[in-house]
Amino acid sequence: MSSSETVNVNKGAGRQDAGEGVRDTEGTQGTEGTQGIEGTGAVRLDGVTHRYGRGDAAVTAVGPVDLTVPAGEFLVLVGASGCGKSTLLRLIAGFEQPTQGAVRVSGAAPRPGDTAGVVFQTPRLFPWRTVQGNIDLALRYAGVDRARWPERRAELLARVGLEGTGKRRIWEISGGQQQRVAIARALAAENPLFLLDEPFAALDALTRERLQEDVRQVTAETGRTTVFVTHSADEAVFLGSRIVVLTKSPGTVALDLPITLPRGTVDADELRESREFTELRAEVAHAVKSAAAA
Ligand SMILES: Nc1ncnc2c1ncn2[C@@H]1O[C@H](COP(=O)(O)OP(=O)(O)OP(=O)(O)O)[C@@H](O)[C@H]1O
Repeated sequence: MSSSETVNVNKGAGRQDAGEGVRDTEGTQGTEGTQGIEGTGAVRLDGVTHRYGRGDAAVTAVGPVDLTVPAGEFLVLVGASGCGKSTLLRLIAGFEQPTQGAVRVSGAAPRPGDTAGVVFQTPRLFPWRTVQGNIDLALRYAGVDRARWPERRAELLARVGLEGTGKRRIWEISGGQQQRVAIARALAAENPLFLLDEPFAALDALTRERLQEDVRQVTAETGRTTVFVTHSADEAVFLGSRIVVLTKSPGTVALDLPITLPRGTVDADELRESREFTELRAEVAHAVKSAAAA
């Protein structure tokens, strides 16, 4: 079967350009009924603006942004450097409070370290601990009963393809493996939201592709709502069930695009080589460029 037969994209369905009304989410994951919009793991940003600093030194980093991410959706935020992607993610995690507007996760204000599992560009592990020691810390922080740690740890390491590495020190594993540990750690707390801020930017192309495939699979398996920040149109189209392109700083929504590429059932290489994938990637790259220049 050719890739164009297997990969059928309903291009343009549900698209929203900036300024239009409510998004038609036909064809994307987790969007049915109010459960998806208000349910556990759903994210809602109402008129969110964030400024850093005060007075003459104040910088408006992002906004105003109105965005609803239904439970189970994989949203990718793309935009030029400095447009406010990380700031939006930090607001959703509860690390920052919006200067204006409101952020809600599962219908409540996010609590830092509690509402979401977060993966950053660098793994931020404890280098003197073992792989297992880093995971155990996350399990302790998540309040998992100690008796369950061995089982849960094994499950997490298997999920990110790190079986058998538990006893190794962080400096004894590769950068890609360290980022896998960071992903496992973020999944340790069974919260319904998973936030990733350019997690693969520092990795080589091959490792990056492998980890993209793993993240795609892990999120499909766990069903967590995911918000993923990247510069890469390629990464965005491969991972997202929806892509939001931000304008240049202060970022607002320039394009809101559902991605209806098949999820879970298709071979990753076949998907990447398909005509639909290539066209969407070109479209997103063009939108990012236009939004940055506007
Ligand atoms: N702690 C801070 N204090 C002051 N200004 C900040 C702070 N963090 C970010 N900014 C500014 O806010 C704006 C948005 O930054 P942010 O890091 O959110 O953008 P980004 O899109 O994630 O950028 P990049 O893609 O380069 O990581 C930028 O102008 C940045 O300089």
